[in-house]
Amino acid sequence: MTKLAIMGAMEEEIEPLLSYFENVNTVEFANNKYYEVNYDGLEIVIAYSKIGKVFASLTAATMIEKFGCDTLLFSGVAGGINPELKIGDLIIADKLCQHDLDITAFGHPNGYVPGGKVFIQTSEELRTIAKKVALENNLKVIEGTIATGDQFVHSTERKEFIQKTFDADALEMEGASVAVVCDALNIPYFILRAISDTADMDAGFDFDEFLKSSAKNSADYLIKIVKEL
Ligand SMILES: Nc1ncnc2c(CN3C[C@H](CCSCCOCCO)[C@@H](O)C3)c[nH]c12
Repeated sequence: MTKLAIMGAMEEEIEPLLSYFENVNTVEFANNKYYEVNYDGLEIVIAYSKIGKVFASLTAATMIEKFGCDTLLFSGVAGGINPELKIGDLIIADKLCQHDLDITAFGHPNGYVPGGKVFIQTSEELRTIAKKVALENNLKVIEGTIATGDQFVHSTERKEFIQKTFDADALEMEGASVAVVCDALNIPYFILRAISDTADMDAGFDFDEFLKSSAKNSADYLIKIVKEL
Protein backbone atom coordinates (compact mmCIF):
# COMPACT_ATOMS: atom_id res chain seq x y z
CA MET A 1 0.00 0.00 0.00
CA THR A 2 1.49 3.35 -1.05
CA LYS A 3 2.29 5.88 1.64
CA LEU A 4 2.70 9.22 -0.05
CA ALA A 5 4.96 12.14 0.93
CA ILE A 6 3.87 15.53 -0.40
CA MET A 7 6.48 18.19 0.15
CA GLY A 8 7.00 21.89 -0.42
CA ALA A 9 9.66 24.28 0.81
CA MET A 10 7.57 27.22 1.98
CA GLU A 11 4.31 27.27 3.95
CA GLU A 12 2.71 29.09 1.00
CA GLU A 13 3.50 26.06 -1.17
CA ILE A 14 1.69 23.49 0.97
CA GLU A 15 -1.11 25.68 2.33
CA PRO A 16 -3.18 25.23 -0.89
CA LEU A 17 -2.60 21.46 -0.59
CA LEU A 18 -3.65 21.19 3.07
CA SER A 19 -6.91 22.95 2.21
CA TYR A 20 -8.00 19.76 0.40
CA PHE A 21 -7.84 17.62 3.53
CA GLU A 22 -9.77 17.26 6.82
CA ASN A 23 -8.83 15.38 10.00
CA VAL A 24 -5.18 16.41 9.91
CA ASN A 25 -2.88 14.88 12.54
CA THR A 26 0.17 17.04 13.26
CA VAL A 27 3.46 15.41 14.29
CA GLU A 28 6.31 17.64 15.50
CA PHE A 29 9.79 16.32 14.76
CA ALA A 30 13.27 17.83 14.21
CA ASN A 31 12.10 21.44 14.41
CA ASN A 32 9.38 20.82 11.85
CA LYS A 33 5.72 19.80 11.55
CA TYR A 34 4.46 16.83 9.56
CA TYR A 35 0.77 16.67 8.68
CA GLU A 36 -0.75 13.20 8.39
CA VAL A 37 -3.96 12.85 6.42
CA ASN A 38 -5.95 10.07 4.80
CA TYR A 39 -7.27 10.59 1.29
CA ASP A 40 -9.52 7.94 -0.27
CA GLY A 41 -7.69 5.29 1.75
CA LEU A 42 -4.29 6.71 0.78
CA GLU A 43 -2.02 7.57 3.72
CA ILE A 44 -0.35 10.91 3.04
CA VAL A 45 2.24 12.93 4.97
CA ILE A 46 2.52 16.62 4.05
CA ALA A 47 5.28 19.03 5.11
CA TYR A 48 7.13 22.13 4.07
CA SER A 49 10.86 21.83 4.63
CA LYS A 50 11.81 25.51 4.94
CA ILE A 51 13.97 27.10 2.26
CA GLY A 52 17.11 25.56 0.77
CA LYS A 53 18.84 22.26 0.06
CA VAL A 54 19.75 21.31 3.64
CA PHE A 55 16.24 21.72 5.03
CA ALA A 56 14.79 19.96 2.01
CA SER A 57 17.16 17.00 2.43
CA LEU A 58 16.24 16.67 6.11
CA THR A 59 12.51 16.72 5.38
CA ALA A 60 12.68 14.29 2.45
CA ALA A 61 14.80 11.83 4.46
CA THR A 62 12.48 12.16 7.47
CA MET A 63 9.33 11.52 5.41
CA ILE A 64 10.91 8.36 4.02
CA GLU A 65 12.90 7.00 6.97
CA LYS A 66 10.72 8.06 9.91
CA PHE A 67 7.23 8.17 8.36
CA GLY A 68 7.77 5.27 5.95
CA CYS A 69 6.67 7.07 2.78
CA ASP A 70 7.43 5.09 -0.37
CA THR A 71 6.65 7.77 -2.96
CA LEU A 72 7.46 11.49 -2.80
CA LEU A 73 5.81 14.34 -4.70
CA PHE A 74 7.09 17.94 -4.51
CA SER A 75 4.90 20.93 -5.28
CA GLY A 76 6.07 24.53 -5.39
CA VAL A 77 7.23 27.49 -7.42
CA ALA A 78 10.34 28.16 -9.48
CA GLY A 79 12.21 30.77 -11.44
CA GLY A 80 11.76 30.38 -15.17
CA ILE A 81 14.75 30.13 -17.54
CA ASN A 82 13.23 28.63 -20.72
CA PRO A 83 11.52 31.60 -22.43
CA GLU A 84 8.52 29.33 -23.15
CA LEU A 85 7.81 29.31 -19.41
CA LYS A 86 5.62 32.28 -18.45
CA ILE A 87 4.65 33.18 -14.88
CA GLY A 88 2.07 30.65 -13.67
CA ASP A 89 3.17 27.96 -16.14
CA LEU A 90 3.85 24.41 -14.96
CA ILE A 91 7.09 22.46 -15.30
CA ILE A 92 7.69 18.81 -14.46
CA ALA A 93 11.34 17.90 -13.84
CA ASP A 94 12.66 15.00 -15.86
CA LYS A 95 16.06 15.56 -14.28
CA LEU A 96 17.65 17.86 -11.72
CA CYS A 97 21.12 19.20 -10.89
CA GLN A 98 22.87 21.40 -8.31
CA HIS A 99 24.08 24.58 -10.00
CA ASP A 100 26.05 25.79 -6.96
CA LEU A 101 27.99 22.56 -6.34
CA ASP A 102 31.45 23.45 -7.61
CA ILE A 103 34.79 21.65 -7.35
CA THR A 104 35.81 22.70 -10.86
CA ALA A 105 39.19 23.66 -9.34
CA PHE A 106 39.98 19.92 -9.54
CA GLY A 107 38.83 19.50 -13.13
CA HIS A 108 35.36 18.21 -12.35
CA PRO A 109 32.27 19.57 -14.17
CA ASN A 110 29.93 21.99 -12.39
CA GLY A 111 27.38 20.10 -10.29
CA TYR A 112 29.59 17.05 -9.79
CA VAL A 113 31.35 15.60 -6.73
CA PRO A 114 32.96 12.11 -6.56
CA GLY A 115 30.32 9.47 -5.82
CA GLY A 116 27.58 11.72 -7.15
CA LYS A 117 26.23 12.56 -10.60
CA VAL A 118 25.48 15.90 -12.25
CA PHE A 119 21.92 15.00 -13.28
CA ILE A 120 19.43 12.81 -11.37
CA GLN A 121 16.40 11.44 -13.23
CA THR A 122 12.91 11.57 -11.72
CA SER A 123 10.41 8.68 -11.85
CA GLU A 124 9.28 8.04 -15.43
CA GLU A 125 6.16 6.28 -14.14
CA LEU A 126 5.06 9.28 -12.10
CA ARG A 127 5.79 11.63 -15.01
CA THR A 128 3.69 9.48 -17.32
CA ILE A 129 0.73 9.65 -14.91
CA ALA A 130 1.22 13.42 -14.59
CA LYS A 131 1.27 13.98 -18.35
CA LYS A 132 -1.90 11.90 -18.76
CA VAL A 133 -3.60 14.06 -16.10
CA ALA A 134 -2.40 17.23 -17.85
CA LEU A 135 -3.83 16.01 -21.15
CA GLU A 136 -7.17 15.07 -19.56
CA ASN A 137 -7.39 18.50 -17.89
CA ASN A 138 -6.14 20.48 -20.85
CA LEU A 139 -3.19 21.77 -18.83
CA LYS A 140 -0.08 23.07 -20.59
CA VAL A 141 2.95 21.47 -18.93
CA ILE A 142 6.61 21.56 -19.90
CA GLU A 143 8.95 18.69 -19.03
CA GLY A 144 12.54 19.76 -18.50
CA THR A 145 15.65 20.20 -16.42
CA ILE A 146 15.46 21.96 -13.08
CA ALA A 147 18.62 23.41 -11.49
CA THR A 148 18.80 23.76 -7.71
CA GLY A 149 21.05 26.00 -5.62
CA ASP A 150 21.17 27.69 -2.24
CA GLN A 151 20.50 31.15 -3.59
CA PHE A 152 17.53 33.16 -4.76
CA VAL A 153 18.57 33.95 -8.33
CA HIS A 154 17.81 37.54 -9.34
CA SER A 155 20.38 38.39 -12.00
CA THR A 156 20.59 37.73 -15.71
CA GLU A 157 24.26 36.86 -15.29
CA ARG A 158 23.60 33.99 -12.84
CA LYS A 159 20.54 32.87 -14.79
CA GLU A 160 22.60 32.70 -18.01
CA PHE A 161 25.39 30.77 -16.26
CA ILE A 162 22.84 28.18 -15.12
CA GLN A 163 21.20 27.99 -18.55
CA LYS A 164 24.53 27.64 -20.39
CA THR A 165 26.10 25.18 -17.92
CA PHE A 166 23.16 22.83 -17.39
CA ASP A 167 20.74 23.64 -20.22
CA ALA A 168 18.22 24.13 -17.41
CA ASP A 169 14.60 25.18 -18.03
CA ALA A 170 13.87 26.41 -14.49
CA LEU A 171 15.63 26.94 -11.17
CA GLU A 172 14.79 26.72 -7.47
CA MET A 173 16.42 25.85 -4.13
CA GLU A 174 15.29 22.35 -3.09
CA GLY A 175 14.48 19.92 -5.91
CA ALA A 176 17.91 18.40 -6.56
CA SER A 177 18.47 17.70 -2.87
CA VAL A 178 15.13 15.86 -2.72
CA ALA A 179 16.31 14.00 -5.83
CA VAL A 180 19.61 12.92 -4.21
CA VAL A 181 17.78 11.66 -1.10
CA CYS A 182 15.07 9.77 -3.02
CA ASP A 183 17.58 8.33 -5.51
CA ALA A 184 19.82 7.08 -2.67
CA LEU A 185 16.85 5.56 -0.80
CA ASN A 186 15.33 4.16 -4.01
CA ILE A 187 12.05 6.05 -3.62
CA PRO A 188 10.16 7.16 -6.76
CA TYR A 189 9.80 10.92 -6.74
CA PHE A 190 8.23 13.68 -8.77
CA ILE A 191 9.10 17.39 -8.80
CA LEU A 192 6.44 19.85 -9.99
CA ARG A 193 6.85 23.61 -10.04
CA ALA A 194 4.85 26.61 -11.29
CA ILE A 195 6.76 29.68 -12.41
CA SER A 196 6.66 32.66 -10.00
CA ASP A 197 9.34 34.81 -11.66
CA THR A 198 12.04 34.70 -14.32
CA ALA A 199 15.10 34.86 -12.02
CA ASP A 200 16.27 38.20 -13.36
CA MET A 201 16.40 41.68 -11.81
CA ASP A 202 12.58 41.72 -11.39
CA ALA A 203 12.55 38.32 -9.67
CA GLY A 204 12.07 39.62 -6.14
CA PHE A 205 9.05 41.73 -7.05
CA ASP A 206 7.46 39.07 -9.26
CA PHE A 207 8.07 36.40 -6.64
CA ASP A 208 6.25 38.41 -3.99
CA GLU A 209 3.38 39.10 -6.37
CA PHE A 210 2.96 35.60 -7.85
CA LEU A 211 4.06 33.18 -5.10
CA LYS A 212 0.54 32.46 -3.89
CA SER A 213 -1.15 32.13 -7.29
CA SER A 214 1.65 30.03 -8.77
CA ALA A 215 1.81 27.82 -5.67
CA LYS A 216 -1.92 27.21 -6.11
CA ASN A 217 -1.45 26.32 -9.81
CA SER A 218 1.07 23.68 -8.79
CA ALA A 219 -1.01 22.41 -5.85
CA ASP A 220 -4.23 22.10 -7.87
CA TYR A 221 -2.44 20.06 -10.55
CA LEU A 222 -0.68 17.91 -7.95
CA ILE A 223 -3.97 16.99 -6.26
CA LYS A 224 -5.31 15.78 -9.62
CA ILE A 225 -2.20 13.58 -9.94
CA VAL A 226 -2.68 12.23 -6.38
CA LYS A 227 -6.18 11.10 -7.35
CA GLU A 228 -4.63 8.91 -10.08
CA LEU A 229 -2.16 7.17 -7.75
N1 LIG B 1 14.42 33.25 -8.64
C1 LIG B 1 14.43 32.16 -7.84
N2 LIG B 1 15.60 31.68 -7.37
C2 LIG B 1 15.64 30.57 -6.58
N3 LIG B 1 14.53 29.88 -6.20
C3 LIG B 1 13.34 30.33 -6.65
C4 LIG B 1 12.01 29.87 -6.44
C5 LIG B 1 11.60 28.61 -5.70
N4 LIG B 1 11.63 28.67 -4.21
C6 LIG B 1 11.04 29.86 -3.65
C7 LIG B 1 11.86 30.20 -2.43
C8 LIG B 1 12.66 31.47 -2.69
C9 LIG B 1 13.56 31.79 -1.54
S1 LIG B 1 13.44 33.40 -0.91
C10 LIG B 1 11.78 33.62 -0.64
C11 LIG B 1 11.51 34.92 0.08
O1 LIG B 1 11.40 34.68 1.45
C12 LIG B 1 10.81 35.75 2.12
C13 LIG B 1 10.93 35.51 3.60
O2 LIG B 1 11.37 36.68 4.20
C14 LIG B 1 12.77 29.00 -2.25
O3 LIG B 1 12.13 28.01 -1.46
C15 LIG B 1 12.96 28.52 -3.65
C16 LIG B 1 11.19 30.72 -7.11
N5 LIG B 1 11.92 31.70 -7.75
C17 LIG B 1 13.24 31.49 -7.48
